Amino acid sequence: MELQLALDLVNIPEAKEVVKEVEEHIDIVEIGTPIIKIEGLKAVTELKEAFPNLQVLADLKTMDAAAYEVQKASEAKADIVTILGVAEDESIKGAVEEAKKQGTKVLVDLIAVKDIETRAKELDEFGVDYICVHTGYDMQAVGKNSFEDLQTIKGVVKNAKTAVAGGIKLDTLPEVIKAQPDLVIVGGGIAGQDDKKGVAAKMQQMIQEG
Ligand SMILES: O=C([C@H](O)CO)[C@H](O)[C@H](O)COP(=O)(O)O
Repeated sequence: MELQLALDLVNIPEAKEVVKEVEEHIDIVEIGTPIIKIEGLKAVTELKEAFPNLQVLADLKTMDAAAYEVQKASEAKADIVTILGVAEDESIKGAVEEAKKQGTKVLVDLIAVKDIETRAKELDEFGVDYICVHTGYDMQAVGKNSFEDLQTIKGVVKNAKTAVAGGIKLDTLPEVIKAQPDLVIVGGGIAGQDDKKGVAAKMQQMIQEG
């Protein structure tokens, strides 16, 4: 099980400061969708150059022109690129094919997918690398989480790694770990805390103890 830190509500210098603090306790750093929209793919390049030992995920949440966006994010030094599960099958297949060419990986975000079980099965057959259940900020605000959806995809996904994101904090991490995803994605649960290093270290320890 790996730990990914999601950085959303910061600029590039602030992102570097946060990662510097927690670097040794995380496996992947996510350059969140808002950062990429505001700062561009140079945020991915700068973070990879500053932290070459970490994998960097570009959270593009691609919906169309998938092969092109995967190509550009890979050229910007992303190790993993995200695409939306609600995108057309052709877009998902294009992303997978391009990622293979580039030597990068594709994570499919199931945000807003209604039939999680059916879509996860299909995506798994398309050869994506990760399938992620995700409760975004706007649904977290009305009290939703993805813990049940994680159990659902764990039951049907045979090849891809499974991932979970959306409002995970220290107190909810044990419930997530119980479902044994391959990747746990935490944003505000680390980046929004006063003692970021302490929380990341504790989360890493809990994940390693599995
Ligand atoms: O993908 C995300 C969200 O849609 C905003 O871009 C977040 O990175 C993801 O939800 C993880 O962050 P937290 O919910 O704060 O843990």
